[in-house]
Amino acid sequence: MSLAAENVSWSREGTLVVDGVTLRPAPGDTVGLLGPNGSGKSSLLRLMQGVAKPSAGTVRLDGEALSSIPRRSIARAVAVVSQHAQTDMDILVEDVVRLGRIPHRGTWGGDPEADRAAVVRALEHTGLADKADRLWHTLSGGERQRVQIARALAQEPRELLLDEPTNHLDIRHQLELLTLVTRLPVTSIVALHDLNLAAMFCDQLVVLKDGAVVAGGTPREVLTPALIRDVYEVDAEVRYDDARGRVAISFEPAALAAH
Ligand SMILES: Nc1ncnc2c1ncn2[C@@H]1O[C@H](COP(=O)(O)OP(=O)(O)OP(=O)(O)O)[C@@H](O)[C@H]1O
Repeated sequence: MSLAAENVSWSREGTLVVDGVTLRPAPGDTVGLLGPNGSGKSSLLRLMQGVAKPSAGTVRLDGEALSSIPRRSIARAVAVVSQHAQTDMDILVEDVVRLGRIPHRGTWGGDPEADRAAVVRALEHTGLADKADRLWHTLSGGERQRVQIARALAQEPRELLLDEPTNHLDIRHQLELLTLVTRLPVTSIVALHDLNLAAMFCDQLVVLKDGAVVAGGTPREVLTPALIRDVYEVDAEVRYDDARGRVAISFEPAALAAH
């Protein structure tokens, strides 16, 4: 068992932004959450991390309703990398990553040695070891994004929720980040805009449109020209690359579908 959404809906300011979504990732899978701007990906991720309560339906962690689990217990299992982490504080990179250890501190403090080792591992995994003592706000957008990933890794979660984690990253770091995520012994749900990255790295895809699931399955099952046209309103060519064992999608600049 892991983190699962069962028929969840959420109305924000009178608008239904998540509409009866069920999402049950298999343990260890990387699930890509696709859909156009405003289709409800971030909203669904907020419900699944327990920072917002669904208007209907239930999010469960190991079978128990998230709403009845203490925040600290949720944070020991579920780490989040959101889109717009910002701070103006003078805080060192290493200290941002160390924030990931907070859920592991008990009433009598944590295990300083385990905390230190987890922070070092997370910095190394994300290629940030040489930036540990830089001030966070002096980093580039992409480096900051990697620090957020490092913070989530230091949390040593079982479930990882990532909202467009490749934003700001150059192509090498996009590939490195998603390779890292797929190799971690965790279940990941990752909102993505890049369909080729989704095809390359995700075991399963779930596609949202107007808050509702319109398709789900393997990238090969889901990423068809018809689906892409229906959901994104663009024409696409989809090839199956036998050598690589994955679909590859190309778009034409003037491929806006007529509607
Ligand atoms: N605080 C809010 N109050 C009311 N409506 C909101 C709020 N935040 C988002 N929404 C609306 O909820 C809908 C879903 O937004 P959400 O951010 O979940 O979509 P998304 O798929 O993550 O989009 P994007 O790809 O642009 O990040 C949108 O119509 C948006 O305008």
